[in-house]
Amino acid sequence: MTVRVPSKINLHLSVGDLREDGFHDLTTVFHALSLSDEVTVAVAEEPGLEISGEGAEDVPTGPDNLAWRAVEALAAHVGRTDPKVRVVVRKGIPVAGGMAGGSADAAATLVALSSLWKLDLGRDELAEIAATLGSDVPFALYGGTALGTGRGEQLVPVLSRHTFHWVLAFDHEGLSTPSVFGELDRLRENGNPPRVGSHAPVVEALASGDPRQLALLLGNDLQAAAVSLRPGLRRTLRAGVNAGALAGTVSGSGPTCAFLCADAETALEVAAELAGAGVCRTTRVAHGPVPGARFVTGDDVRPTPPPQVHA
Ligand SMILES: C[C@@](CO)(OP(=O)(O)O)[C@H](O)COP(=O)(O)OP(=O)(O)OC[C@H]1O[C@@H](n2ccc(N)nc2=O)[C@H](O)[C@@H]1O
Ligand SMILES: Nc1ncnc2c1ncn2[C@@H]1O[C@H](COP(=O)(O)OP(=O)(O)O)[C@@H](O)[C@H]1O
Repeated sequence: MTVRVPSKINLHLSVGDLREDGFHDLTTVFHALSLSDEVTVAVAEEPGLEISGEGAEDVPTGPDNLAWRAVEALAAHVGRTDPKVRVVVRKGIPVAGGMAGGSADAAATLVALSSLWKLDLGRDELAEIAATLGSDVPFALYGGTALGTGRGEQLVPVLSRHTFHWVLAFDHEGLSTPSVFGELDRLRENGNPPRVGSHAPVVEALASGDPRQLALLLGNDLQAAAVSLRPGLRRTLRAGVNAGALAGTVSGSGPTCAFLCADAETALEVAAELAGAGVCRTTRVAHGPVPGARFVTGDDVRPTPPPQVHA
């Protein structure tokens, strides 16, 4: 039972004020990318979790792992105790990179395990369990392009007419999501960092399918905070545009930078040039939107791809 699950970037991320529950209200346009993880679940006498691939050494393999938390949440939902399953995660999504890799693994585990256990749960019921695991987990179930509100867990699909081509620049080290939100609160207490406007123009650009129009509108309130904690990102963002991308943005809480390109060929060129510019650890090309967590058949299951280009 193997499920492939996409990463995400935020084409638009507007962050409201800090709420009493420690979260911020968001308005965000999520966009699912082909850069993905794969999760396999199987019945096993020895329950546990194995991780390989991109950044695997930085991922906890115990009860804190989001995929394992998904096992426990689904088991609790249907009243099972002591789930005897083994979860194998092959990572392609950078860890703590602002691309929701842990959330993706949790979503994939919910889909795979509900099938393994022959539970008749629809995506909407899984999404309710998903939201208890993290703000980004429901989106990984649905994929595509979607407007997220609340903590990011309330989703409405957004029409997107075009396949967009992206270059992703991975940094040497991840950034913790709570610390980036905390840095934004600090910047706002001490000044007035720019805020992205309404999401409406982004939704219109997606419907038109013109990457040049979309490029002008990418915006992320967390970018100033991510750059404040990781000043080198400013150079990375500049280098991507100098290499020929239409525009660049920090993905979610960073530090991965996402560059929108005019077409697939340009994306390959930008990825190679950026990798050689010494401003990131490595680069990948990806396209979006792609569907959310979905089963892959035996022949289609692939090992985590090797890096395409190295800095
Ligand atoms: C910033 C975003 C943008 O899509 O993505 P990433 O950069 O992490 O991928 C998300 O909002 C992250 O979602 P996720 O990573 O699931 O966060 P959660 O586990 O729910 O929350 C982790 C912590 O982030 C902060 N948090 C998260 C979401 C939110 N709306 N407001 C917050 O302040 C809180 O400090 C919370 O304790
Ligand atoms: N299956 C998992 N994959 C990646 N990270 C995980 C996983 N489970 C727990 N984590 C923890 O979640 C943190 C956030 O990881 P991730 O979801 O990759 O990034 P982000 O929140 O920036 O999108 C990591 O630092 C890691 O310790």
